[in-house]
Amino acid sequence: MKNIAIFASGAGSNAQKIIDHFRNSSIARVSMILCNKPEAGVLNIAQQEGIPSVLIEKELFFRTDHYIKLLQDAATDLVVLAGFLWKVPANLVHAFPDRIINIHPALLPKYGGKGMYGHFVHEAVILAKESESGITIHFVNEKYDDGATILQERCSITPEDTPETLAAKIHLLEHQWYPVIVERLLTS
Ligand SMILES: Nc1nc2c(c(=O)[nH]1)N[C@@H](CN(C=O)c1ccc(C(=O)N[C@@H](CCC(=O)O)C(=O)O)cc1)CN2
Ligand SMILES: NCC(=O)N[C@@H]1O[C@H](COP(=O)([O-])[O-])[C@@H](O)[C@H]1O
Repeated sequence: MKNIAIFASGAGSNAQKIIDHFRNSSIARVSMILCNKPEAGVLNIAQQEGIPSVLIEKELFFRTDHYIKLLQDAATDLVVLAGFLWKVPANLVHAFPDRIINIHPALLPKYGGKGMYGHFVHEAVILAKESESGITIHFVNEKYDDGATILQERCSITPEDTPETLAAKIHLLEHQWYPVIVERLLTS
């Protein structure tokens, strides 16, 4: 049984889909949810699902190995970032080489980097009058949105689309593909 640790900062819809995907699975389980925002909806999901949750303390996260030890003590096999809004520090990246992944709500390398998260991404894509957008699932390195791409999936954009309607299209792609990629990585 493989152990998945999810890092999230928001509503947690991707976390919920991954939890659902591995429910009653013999392959893997979501063993821990770590969050940096006390009001985040993902913490309610953790409670409802009976999954241990950790509220991340900023100084410990950026200045110590505290969370590396926590993840290692929990025999974590894969770290999944799902709307996590802090940069994962180098020590954590190096402690889990090729075992930290992220989902970005655009077709990297465009619309990535500092400041490009959530609604800001969809607003920029719509403002640029792009004809398509999509998702990028990638390995995490020390920089934002710079790691090797694992999967990209695309969706069309119509002139009637708004950041909100685009976000809905993107969420559908995320919910369809992130659990599949997590399982593929844990079974390859
Ligand atoms: N080392 C890495 N850490 C993280 C990555 C990564 O690729 N490498 N991906 C991000 C997720 N992400 C895009 O996919 C992303 C999230 C947040 C930001 C950002 O600009 N954050 C703000 C802070 C926002 C807040 O605290 O509310 C900032 O850094 O000023 C950019 C990209 C997760 N971590
Ligand atoms: N750059 C990172 C970023 O923007 N991540 C995005 O945050 C959302 C989290 O939704 P969720 O909390 O409902 O899973 C997702 O759309 C994810 O792609």
